[in-house]
Amino acid sequence: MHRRYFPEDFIWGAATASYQIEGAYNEDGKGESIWDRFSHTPGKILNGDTGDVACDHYHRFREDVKLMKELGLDSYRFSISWPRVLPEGKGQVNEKGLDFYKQLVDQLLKAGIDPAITLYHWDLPQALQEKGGWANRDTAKYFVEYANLIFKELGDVVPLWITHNEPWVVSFPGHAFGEHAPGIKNYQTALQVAHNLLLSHGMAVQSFRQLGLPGKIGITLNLTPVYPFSDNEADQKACDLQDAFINRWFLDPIFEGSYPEELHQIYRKKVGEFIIKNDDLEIINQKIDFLGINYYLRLVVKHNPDYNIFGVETVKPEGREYTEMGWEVYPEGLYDLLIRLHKDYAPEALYITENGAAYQDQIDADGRVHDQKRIAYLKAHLKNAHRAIEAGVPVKGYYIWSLMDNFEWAFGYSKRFGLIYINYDNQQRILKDSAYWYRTIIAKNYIED
Ligand SMILES: OC[C@H]1NNC[C@@H](O)[C@@H]1O
Ligand SMILES: [Ca+2]
Repeated sequence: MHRRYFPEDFIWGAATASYQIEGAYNEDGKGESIWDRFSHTPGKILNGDTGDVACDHYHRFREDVKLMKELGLDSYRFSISWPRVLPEGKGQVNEKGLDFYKQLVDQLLKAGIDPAITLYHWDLPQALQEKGGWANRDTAKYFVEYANLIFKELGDVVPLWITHNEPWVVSFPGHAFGEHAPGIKNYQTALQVAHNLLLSHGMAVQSFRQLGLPGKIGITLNLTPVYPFSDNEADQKACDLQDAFINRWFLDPIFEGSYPEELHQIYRKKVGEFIIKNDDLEIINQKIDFLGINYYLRLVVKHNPDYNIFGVETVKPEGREYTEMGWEVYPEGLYDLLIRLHKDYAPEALYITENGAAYQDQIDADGRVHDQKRIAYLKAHLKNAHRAIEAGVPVKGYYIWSLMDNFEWAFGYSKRFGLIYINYDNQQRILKDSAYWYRTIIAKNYIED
């Protein structure tokens, strides 16, 4: 067996997000979020599930930190619920909400676990949505005020900061396809949202620098390598367009200060303009300390003129494995993605801020969850991350999605991604076999393939 040792200081982590695990959706002064509103709207979420209780992490966080310590995590990535600390999105601070996060960070530090904070993981205060939400440029300003509040409270003890989680998902499923909160179906709005999210990212990084904080700051993007169905010209072109749609539309402004021109032209023709002001792109093009990557799957595409505004159809290759999300298991895609990012954008550092899989988990007669498929998935992706590190890509850490089963957005609780199984009837936590496997990987700092 070949041992792949990771760098001595490699960070082994796990990730969650506020709306997906906290519950206590209206407790201790927390304001409503757009996901509270969306999940309370009939027909939006599978089985009518909501995040009202979720994993009850708001009350059980001490127990959960103990489990993180049992796994030996170096770091824990979580998000802050903006409306829990600023119920109206701006102005009056909810001290009890702020207190929850201060206690959580304190428990983590006591357990020797580095907090990694995502400032925005989709739960916008509903009060701001009433004023247009991310389609309103003012929300960028309110985001920086919110970020500054958190920077001032926790900036001296938290080493890793992520402004946004997956702005592509916030923009398109949220504002073009209507599948995510706030459930808007308007492509032009989605483009304005994407721009304002990027603008708020740049403004928050500038503010972080001005505060002179000791930590590192970056952004997390869902990045999906795209492959052509055939090597004919039309399919290759479709591939380039899909790559621009998902990946470059965010990577280019952040790293190069410009939008992909060809796609911008298509949008101008087929969708309409969105407002970019004078030095917006300069603000967005702030130097960041690392790029966060959420990797799950690859896409295979072919040209189909009447499929969508790009004429790009995604196809599902035969004979491949798929997770419960219908996502192709393609570990080599992580290697290809890391090599491409290093070549095309050369981020100073990269963290895999999410990687994981949903499978049909159940508790066996022995009271355990034998999630062998998840172990195989994680091991294959770690192997490919290691291949990229050997090729010189500065990958500094790996966060599994997710620490625990949780509210999987429009799929509710039907999709389980956790290392820890949650019994939603009694909130019992059960370490899956993958949790025990991960604990040994962290302890040994190598995988064997
Ligand atoms: O779909 C799995 C995960 N993907 N990235 C964002 C997270 O909130 C999701 O649960
Ligand atoms: Ca270590």
